[in-house]
Amino acid sequence: MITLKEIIKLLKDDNNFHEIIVDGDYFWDFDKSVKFSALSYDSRKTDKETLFFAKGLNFKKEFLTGLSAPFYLSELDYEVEIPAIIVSDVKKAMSLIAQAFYDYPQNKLKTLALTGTKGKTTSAYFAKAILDAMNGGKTALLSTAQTSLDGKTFFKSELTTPESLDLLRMMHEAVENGMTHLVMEVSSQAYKTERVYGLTFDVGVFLNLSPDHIGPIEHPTIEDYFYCKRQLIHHSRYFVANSEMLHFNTIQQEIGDLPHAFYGKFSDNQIIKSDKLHFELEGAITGEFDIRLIGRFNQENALAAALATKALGASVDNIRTGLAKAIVPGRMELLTAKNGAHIYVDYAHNGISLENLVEVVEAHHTGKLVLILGATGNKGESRRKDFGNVIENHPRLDTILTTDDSNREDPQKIANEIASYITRKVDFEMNREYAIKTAISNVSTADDAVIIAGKGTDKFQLKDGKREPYIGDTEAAEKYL
Ligand SMILES: CC(=O)N[C@H]1[C@@H](OP(=O)(O)OP(=O)(O)OC[C@H]2O[C@@H](n3ccc(=O)[nH]c3=O)[C@H](O)[C@@H]2O)O[C@H](CO)[C@@H](O)[C@@H]1O[C@H](C)C(=O)N[C@@H](C)C(=O)N[C@H](CCC(=O)O)C(=O)O
Ligand SMILES: Nc1ncnc2c1ncn2[C@@H]1O[C@H](COP(=O)(O)OP(=O)(O)OP(=O)(O)O)[C@@H](O)[C@H]1O
Repeated sequence: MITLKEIIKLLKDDNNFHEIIVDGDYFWDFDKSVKFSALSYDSRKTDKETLFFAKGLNFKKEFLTGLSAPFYLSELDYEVEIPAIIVSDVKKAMSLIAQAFYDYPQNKLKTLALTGTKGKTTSAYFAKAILDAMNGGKTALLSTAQTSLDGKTFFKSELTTPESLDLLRMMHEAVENGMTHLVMEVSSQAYKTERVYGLTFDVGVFLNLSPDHIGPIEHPTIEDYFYCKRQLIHHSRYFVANSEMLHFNTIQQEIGDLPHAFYGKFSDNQIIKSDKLHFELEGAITGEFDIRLIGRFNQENALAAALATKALGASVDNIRTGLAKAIVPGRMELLTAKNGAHIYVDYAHNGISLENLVEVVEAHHTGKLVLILGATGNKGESRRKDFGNVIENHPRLDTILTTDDSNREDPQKIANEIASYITRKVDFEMNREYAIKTAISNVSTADDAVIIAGKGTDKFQLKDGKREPYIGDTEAAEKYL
């Protein structure tokens, strides 16, 4: 429940209030005792007690026709009969109003937020496992892959970082469920679109940076992408950053006096020994640790999660127990075919993650390597060239180009674009399940491997703006083992 009076105060304090318009009259103060028992940004989900937020590029005036909500809040006066609260920035307003509506759940949770181009989800699962070992399973999780508001049941997430109304509702639900900690991913888009406006996290983590998410609906330039991500520094009480990342100097300057821990080559916290599933740390955390995911980059993710959770009170024992248990859906999932060949299902869907994935698998398999890969449509267009270059630079790969969320584009055209950067022969099979079947039938010994990259645990293919059911990479692979 929130009153209109409280809302006006919140907006005025944030310099975000224009006026209230009722029947064409403008009000700077409006003292009628209006209360809202629900918040919504979807006109189809409103009732007589809902405050409706009119926002977004695709918002249309007709969504207000017949709306039962008593007020709408917007940057634009749509000149309709429904009273309006006009603001400078609707997304900032959404976040602040939601915080008050849900009684500031962020103050009732210890929060850990992760950003970076790659490894957010993996590190988030690692951090949850460590915190669970410390607090007895009371860690909520908001990740790209899945969300858990009770620490033990999971559902598929819509976005990496939810819209503020959803985020605050979920944080509130986590508190109601007795959670003491929240681990969440904060995307660059979250800062760009003010989904986390006004929130300060107990610990923030910056894992790495590489060019990605640049395109018409994401960021115009890498400068914008990096700037948005760096906002996490200014909204964290403690910061963990990778000293080996691109533009680390900027991060270091921006952190200034904020309490922090750095990890990697140019810092005190390092991986000093690294085997397949075992590594040794030196620095603020010392000792030997096991994880279930191969690849040095996953050990770096583990180190970041360890430093971040240590700042929240986790002991070395909690860290060791948590890391040894953590599994991450669709990240480096390993299946073994009847003939012994290994099938890796991994969410790698940009250049840097594909490069890492291929390097790791190459290091462990001397035989035949088959890669199955596609690239998304209407999003991350630059990945096509990056993928082509990775494949070109790894001549051992036999590649089958396929569909991956082609959306409104033709998957074959996307595949052709990837192939245009490769000088040797590649195969094409736009039916992803069939591509997986073909790849598995092409490997025959334990020295061989199939890499299925891009979709991880996704059970859908994005087609013409809609999610169409898809069997899932792991399930498809299991069918043909
Ligand atoms: C730029 C951005 O923040 N986009 C998100 C945002 O869209 P928007 O605010 O522009 O809204 P819109 O899609 O134009 O729709 C207009 C509004 O009309 C409403 N509506 C619609 C129909 C109707 O009858 N009545 C009505 O009221 C809708 O509920 C919506 O509020 O709000 C929508 C939900 O309301 C999201 O689905 C959408 O995510 C877009 C599609 C998306 O996929 N974004 C990606 C790029 C993203 O954010 N990715 C990052 C991950 C990046 C990373 O991995 O680093 C993420 O955090 O997920
Ligand atoms: N630290 C890392 N550096 C480079 N690549 C990584 C790293 N961690 C994971 N990866 C690769 O990136 C893929 C995606 O990992 P993960 O889902 O943890 O990252 P993410 O940041 O959440 O990605 P996205 O933003 O695309 O959802 C993994 O499947 C793996 O191949």
